[in-house]
Amino acid sequence: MRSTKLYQYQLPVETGIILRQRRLKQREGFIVHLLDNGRSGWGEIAPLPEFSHESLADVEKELRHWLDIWQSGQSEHLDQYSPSVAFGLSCALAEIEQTLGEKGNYQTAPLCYGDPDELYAKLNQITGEKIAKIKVGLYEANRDGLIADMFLEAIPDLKLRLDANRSWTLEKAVQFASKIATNRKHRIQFIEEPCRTPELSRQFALENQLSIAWDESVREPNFLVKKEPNLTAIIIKPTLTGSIQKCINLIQQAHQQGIIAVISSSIESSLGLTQLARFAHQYTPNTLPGLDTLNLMQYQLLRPWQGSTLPLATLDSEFIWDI
Ligand SMILES: O=C(O)CCC(=O)C1=CC=C[C@@H](O)[C@@H]1C(=O)O
Ligand SMILES: [Mg+2]
Repeated sequence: MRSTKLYQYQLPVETGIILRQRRLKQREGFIVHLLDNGRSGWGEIAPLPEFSHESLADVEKELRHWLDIWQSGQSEHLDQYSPSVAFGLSCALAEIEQTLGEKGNYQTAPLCYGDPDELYAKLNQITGEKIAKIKVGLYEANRDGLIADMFLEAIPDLKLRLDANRSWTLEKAVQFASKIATNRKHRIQFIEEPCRTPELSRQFALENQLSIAWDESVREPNFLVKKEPNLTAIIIKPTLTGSIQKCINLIQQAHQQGIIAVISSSIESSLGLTQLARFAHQYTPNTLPGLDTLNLMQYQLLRPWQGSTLPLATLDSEFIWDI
């Protein structure tokens, strides 16, 4: 016997500089609960405005369609659906099938907003590899370079991930690079999409001996994971990519070529984020995931993130209702 429940949620969020164009005030999405012969699975489906192509209305339609089919005992290939739908449903199914391990990787690369003291405090809580992520490309490229180099100089075992979201011209990117001491460049694990086009990013990386990672590129049609000089990682945001299986394929293609795969947040609630931490633990066990986004919210949803003190909103809270 199969049964399903569909909920909608809305949580206050302060996305700050994480989303460049739009400061989201509310994070909205759906929660599905699947029951199959006493086994239960939950999934979060939350398209990210400005990043996802599907709207909440599209998602609701797709979900209702899939839930009907599943309840009648049939199944359909998930990647025919929008990425957020495919990811959330595949999580719920993986919980039912018990293929998503319980253990999660809750040590994630802390996001730094430019305040060194805050980063020092966060890094002090880390026991393993010290890796932090800084957004760049929002202010002067020179300033970004000085700040990154200052962190690297001050914390000798620190590695940095930087994210420019394709915002630099080649000239700006070179200005940034000129501020990084040559003997510290290798401690920049990667810069995500430094320049306006992948072609310029490649040229920049090569000419300035810096490593890069693809993030936006991974979600472009016809993207292929391919080893190239100076490319150290691909960033996988499952809510923007698709089913767990689709993400596993990308991870395997990356690992086969010696490329790091970083599982990263699309600002899901703690429900989706804890599933991402479990997914990361299982499939990218040697890599710190990019999941430091829970604190953009004032509440957790249904499931607690290990170590978080944020209050937990449950099914009877004002933030979640059934539809
Ligand atoms: O990757 C991480 O460490 C955290 C997530 C993160 O940085 C992002 C999440 C969602 C939207 C983005 O602007 C941003 C990114 O560009 O990677
Ligand atoms: Mg990015």
